[in-house]
Amino acid sequence: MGVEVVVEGLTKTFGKQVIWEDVTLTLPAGHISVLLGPSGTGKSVFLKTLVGLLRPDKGHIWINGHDLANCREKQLYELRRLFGVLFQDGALFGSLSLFDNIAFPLREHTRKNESRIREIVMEKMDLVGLVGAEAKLPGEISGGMRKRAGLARALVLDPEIILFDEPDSGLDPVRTAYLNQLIVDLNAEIEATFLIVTHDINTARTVPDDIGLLFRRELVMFGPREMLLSSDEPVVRQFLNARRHGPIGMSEEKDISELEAEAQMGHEPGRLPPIPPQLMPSRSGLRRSQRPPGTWLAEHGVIPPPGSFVDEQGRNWLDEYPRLVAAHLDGVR
Ligand SMILES: Nc1ncnc2c1ncn2[C@@H]1O[C@H](COP(=O)(O)OP(=O)(O)OP(=O)(O)O)[C@@H](O)[C@H]1O
Repeated sequence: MGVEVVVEGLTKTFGKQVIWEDVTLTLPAGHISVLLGPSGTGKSVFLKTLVGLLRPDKGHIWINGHDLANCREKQLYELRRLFGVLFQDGALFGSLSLFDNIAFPLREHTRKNESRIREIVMEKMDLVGLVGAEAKLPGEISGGMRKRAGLARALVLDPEIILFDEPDSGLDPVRTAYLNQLIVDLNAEIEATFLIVTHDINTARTVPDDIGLLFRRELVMFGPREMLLSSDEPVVRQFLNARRHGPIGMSEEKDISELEAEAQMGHEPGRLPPIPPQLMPSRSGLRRSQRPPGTWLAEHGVIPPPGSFVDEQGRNWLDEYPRLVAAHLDGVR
C-alpha cells in the first residue's frame, strides 16, 4: 500500500510573486487524487515542491514521519526515492531506445545486474502495454506511447507515490480514455498513492477518489470526489462543470464588475449535472481505496443530482457496485 502524504500550511513564492499559500491537504495512502486549477495557478510548482525539486517558503510535507520540506539533502534523496514522476512530455532521452530509457533509473540508482534489469524493464513495459517496442526511439512512436514509456520509467524503482503532470496533455480523447483506464488498473495493481494534475474535466470527474482545486493562490477545496462533484461553491461548480459563468475568467480571474454584470444579466449557475460512476479497474474488479458510490453523499445527507451513478449502458452503479463486490468476494473465497 502506498504512503500517506500530509501537506501542512505550504507556501511557495518566486521573489514577490506568491504562487499559493497555506495549502493544507492529505493525500490518503493508496488513493488516486486529482489536482485541478486554471492555467498558471501553480499546479506544476506544487508537484515539483512535493517531490523536493523546489523548496517551499513555509510549511511541511510529512511522509513516513519525515518532513520533506525541511529535511537535509541526504534525507531528501532518500525520500525522493519513494516518488515516481510522469512528466508532461514523458521526459525521455531522444537518443536512447525505450528499453534504455526505462532501464536508466535502475542503472543510475541501483546495483542490479543486467539480467535483473531486463526482467524489471520488461515487467514494467508489460504493465503499460509496450512489449515489442523496446528498440524504438522516442521520436519513432506516438505521443500516447511516449507517455506510457514515461510511466514505465516512473515505475521501475517501485515508487510508493506517483505524480502525473497532465498525463492527458496532447492526447486525443480515445487515447486519454485508454490512459485513464491504465492509471486506474495500475493503482489497483500496485496500490501506490497517485496524484494527477489535469485539465481534462472528464478525467477529473471519473478517475479519482479525491479532488482538489487551486484558485487565486489558495487551495479552494480538497476532498472526496462526491463532495466536490455535488458542491455549490461557485469556483468548484464552474470548474468541474466547465462553464463560462462564474468567478473564473479568461485571464486568471474575473474582476468584480464583470461578476456584477453577470449577476445582473441573471446568469444562473444552472443545475448540477449527474455525478458519473467512478471508472472501475478492467481486470481485478476492485481497487482497495475505492469507496462504494454514494457513500460520502449518504454520510453527509446530500441528495445527488438525478441520473447520478448511471453509466452509458444504463446500469445504475448504486445497485451494480454491491453486486460486483459480492462476485469479487465469491471469487476470492
Ligand atoms: N522556476 C520558476 N521561477 C519563477 N517562476 C516560476 C518558476 N516555475 C514556475 N513559475 C511561475 O509559477 C506560476 C505557476 O506555474 P505552473 O507551471 O506551476 O502553473 P500550472 O498551474 O501548472 O499551469 P498550466 O496549467 O498552464 O500548466 C507561473 O506564473 C510561472 O511563471
